Amino acid sequence: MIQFDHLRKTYGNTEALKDLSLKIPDGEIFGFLGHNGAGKSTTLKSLVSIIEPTAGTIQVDGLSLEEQRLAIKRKIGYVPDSPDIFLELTANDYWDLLSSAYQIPKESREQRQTKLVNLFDMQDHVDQPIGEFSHGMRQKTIIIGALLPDPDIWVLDEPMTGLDPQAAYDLKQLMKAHAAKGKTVIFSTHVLATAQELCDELAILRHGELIYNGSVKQLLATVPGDNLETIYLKMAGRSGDDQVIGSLEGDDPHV
Ligand SMILES: Nc1ncnc2c1ncn2[C@@H]1O[C@H](COP(=O)(O)OP(=O)(O)OP(=O)(O)O)[C@@H](O)[C@H]1O
Repeated sequence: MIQFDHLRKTYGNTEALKDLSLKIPDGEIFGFLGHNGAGKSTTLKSLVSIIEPTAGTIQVDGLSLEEQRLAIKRKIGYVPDSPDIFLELTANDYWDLLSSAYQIPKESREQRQTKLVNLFDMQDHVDQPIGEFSHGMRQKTIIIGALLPDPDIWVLDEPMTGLDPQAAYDLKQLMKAHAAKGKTVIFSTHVLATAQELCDELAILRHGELIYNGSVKQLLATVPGDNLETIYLKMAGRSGDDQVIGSLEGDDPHV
C-alpha cells in the first residue's frame, strides 16, 4: 500500500499541492484526474523521488520514502509525462542504463526485453537514437524501459499519450494483468473514457486539492445514467463554457 500524508509542494509562490492525504491499495488500478496544473505530475514525481515535497510524508509498504529511498525506488517503474529524454541514446542504450540502475543483469533481462519490444512493435528501432523517433515511438521506448525491471509498482504519467490504438490497447491489458496479480498500477490521464474503463479507484485533484477519492463505481452511482466525463466536469469543470463556445461560432475575427 502507498500512503500520502499531508503532502504539500510549493514552487515559489505556486501551491501545487495543498494538503494531500490518500491511500492507494495493492491489486488496483488507481487513476489521478484533474485539469492542467491540478497537481497530478507533482504527486507522481514526489512518489518517484524526482521532487522533494515541501511538507508531508509518503510511505510505501510501510517504509518511509525519506528513510528507504533507494529500496523504494527499485520497487517502482516510472513513465514521466514527457518522453523527450536521453535523445542521443539508442533505445537499447537507454534500456541498458535503466537495467544497470535497477541492477538487472543483461542475460536475465533479454527474454523480457524481446517480448516487450515485439509487443510494442519496436524490433526495427532498437539500435536507433531516441531523438530520431516519433512521439509515440519515444513513449513506447520509455514504457518498455519502465516495465523491463518487472517492478511491483507502476507509476505512469499520461502513458497513453501518442500511442497508436494497438499499443494503447496492449498497455491497458498489461496494466489490468499487473493489478490482477495483486500489484499496483497508478496512472494519470485526461481521457475520462480510459479512466472509466480501467480504474478501480480515483483521486480527482483541483488546484492542488483532493476533491474526490473513492471507487469509480461509487462515483458513477451518484448520478445514475451519467458517464465519468459528465460527472467529472460537474465536479472539476466550469459552467458557462457552452455559451462561450456558441458565441465563438458567431465571431468574425477578420472584421
Ligand atoms: N518546476 C516547476 N516550477 C514551477 N512551477 C511548477 C513546476 N512544476 C509544476 N509547477 C506548477 O505546479 C502546478 C501543478 O503542476 P503539475 O505539473 O503537477 O500539474 P498536472 O496536474 O500534472 O498538469 P497537466 O495535466 O498539465 O500535466 C502548476 O501550477 C504548475 O505550473
